[in-house]
Amino acid sequence: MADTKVFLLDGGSLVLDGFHIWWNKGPGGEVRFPVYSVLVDHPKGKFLIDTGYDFDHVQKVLPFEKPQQTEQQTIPGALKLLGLEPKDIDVLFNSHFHFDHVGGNKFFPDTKKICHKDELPQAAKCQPFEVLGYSDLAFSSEVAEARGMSDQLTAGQTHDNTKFELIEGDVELAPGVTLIYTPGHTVGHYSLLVEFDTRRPLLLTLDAAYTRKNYENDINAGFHIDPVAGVNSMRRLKEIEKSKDAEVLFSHDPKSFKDYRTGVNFYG
Ligand SMILES: Cc1ncc2c(c1O)COC2=O
Ligand SMILES: [Zn+2]
Ligand SMILES: [Zn+2]
Ligand SMILES: [Zn+2]
Repeated sequence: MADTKVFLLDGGSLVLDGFHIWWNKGPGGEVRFPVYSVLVDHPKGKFLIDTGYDFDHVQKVLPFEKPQQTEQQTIPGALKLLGLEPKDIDVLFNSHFHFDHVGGNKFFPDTKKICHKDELPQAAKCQPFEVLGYSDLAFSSEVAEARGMSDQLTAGQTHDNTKFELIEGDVELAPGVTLIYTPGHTVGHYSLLVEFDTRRPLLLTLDAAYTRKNYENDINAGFHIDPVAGVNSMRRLKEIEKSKDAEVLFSHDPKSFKDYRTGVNFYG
C-alpha cells in the first residue's frame, strides 16, 4: 500500500505580543508567527486538518494581528499548488474553532466535517474572553445564528452543508492517523499523530503548544479555557513523543517553521 504523505499548507502569518504566545512568561513585543493547515494524503482518502484564517475577517476584526497572506497561502491556492481542489478532500477535521483554523471551511460545503462534541456548543455560547478566538463563525450556520452573526455566512451556506459529525476522546481517522484529545486551549482541542511505514511518526501539537518553548516549559498560550488541562495535555503529548519516538511539529513557531516541509514538500 502506498505510504501516507503529510503536507503542511502554509497559510501566511499573524502577529501577537509575546505575552499572548507565552502566557505569564513573554518576552513581550511583536512576534510574527506562521499559520498552516495539514493535508494527510492517505491510501484511505485525503484528510484536511484545519483551514487557516480568512484574510478579510482578520483585517476587519483583528487588524492588530497584521495578517500577511498571498493567494497561494489561501486554502484553495495551497491545494492548487498540489494539483488539488477543495472537492478532492474527503474529510475536513477542525482541531478547534479558533478563527485561524476555520477561515477556509466555507470552501468545503460538500465535504464530511468532524469536530469534538463540546467544541461546537462552546463556540455557540463562549466565555467573554473567547469571543476573539471564536470570531469567525462562517464554519457553521448553527453557531453563527446562535451568536447573532449570520451576516458572516456566505450565500449558499446552510445548516446542512455546515454540519459536523461529533467525536470525543482519541479517535483513529484512518489507519495510522490518530486524533489525540488535548483540551485546555479550548474545550474540544485535538492534536494529531500520523504514523508511517517508512519513517518515524509525526506528532503535530496544533494549538496545544504554539512553539517548542511552550511545549518544553509547559507554558500555555494566553488564549485558553483551562490552563491546568493545557499543561496536562502538553505533558501527555511529551509521553506520546517518547513512546512513539515521534518528530514533533508546533502550530505557531516562527523558528521551527523555517525548517518544516511546506508547499510540494511532504513528510512520508
Ligand atoms: C492566533 C490566535 N488564537 C486565538 C486567539 C487569538 C489569536 O490571535 C486572539 O484571541 C484568541 O482567542
Ligand atoms: Zn487556537
Ligand atoms: Zn437556522
Ligand atoms: Zn492557532
